[in-house]
Amino acid sequence: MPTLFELSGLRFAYPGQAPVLRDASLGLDAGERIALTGPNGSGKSTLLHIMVGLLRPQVGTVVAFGAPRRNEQDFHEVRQRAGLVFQDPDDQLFCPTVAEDIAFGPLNLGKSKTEVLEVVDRTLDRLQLGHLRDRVTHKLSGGEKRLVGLATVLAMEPDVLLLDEPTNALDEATRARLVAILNALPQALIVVSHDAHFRRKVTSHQYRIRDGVIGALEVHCPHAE
Ligand SMILES: Nc1ncnc2c1ncn2[C@@H]1O[C@H](COP(=O)(O)OP(=O)(O)OP(=O)(O)O)[C@@H](O)[C@H]1O
Repeated sequence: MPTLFELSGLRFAYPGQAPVLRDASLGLDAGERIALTGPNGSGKSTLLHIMVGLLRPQVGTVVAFGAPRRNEQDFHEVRQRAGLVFQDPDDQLFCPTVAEDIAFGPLNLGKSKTEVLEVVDRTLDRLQLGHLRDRVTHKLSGGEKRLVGLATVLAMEPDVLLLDEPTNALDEATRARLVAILNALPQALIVVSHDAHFRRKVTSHQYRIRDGVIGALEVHCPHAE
């Protein structure tokens, strides 16, 4: 099974601060679905940002899709194949309407206008969001924005999905819908989530970051964190 990501010995500190990641390693194989949890501020979002090159580790290596990734050009390619759904949807959505936000990525990939319109409608249908198509993005509710954020990433048809707290602001029914949507997708994924129930529903391996190091999460009971 090909390895999609191999993160080895990552050390990362924000300027003037103690390291968030000290010696973090994690692998993701094709088709694999893994969850990452850990205390607030333990570096989960930081790790996802390093994977797509929004942050660079001071020590350690990121190998993605078979090649070491170091500079902006390397990560530009990674971002076309690994889609990050941000923890805060306002970091993801910047166009006037939902349809334009979803169209932005595929247009950037060079697809024709006709192809893009098809992708927009197909993606909205898949997420049962057709009713939001022409809505003004910044006026959506928190939960609606989160699903539209996922739609903008799915429209790029990435090989890997990186989801940062995807259940935040979702009601119970929408969370269940998200579980069904994710379980019907073919992509490998890494989900950062504090929601143990959700993690169990959508992933098969669970890891935890603590003190800058990633280890297997031992789940002793259904409500274990
Ligand atoms: N741009 C930044 N500059 C300085 N410090 C930052 C920056 N971004 C994050 N941090 C700090 O780095 C630490 C790790 O943040 P990160 O967002 O990766 O944690 P997290 O595990 O995702 O947390 P949460 O569970 O609360 O979402 C935190 O202490 C945070 O305050």
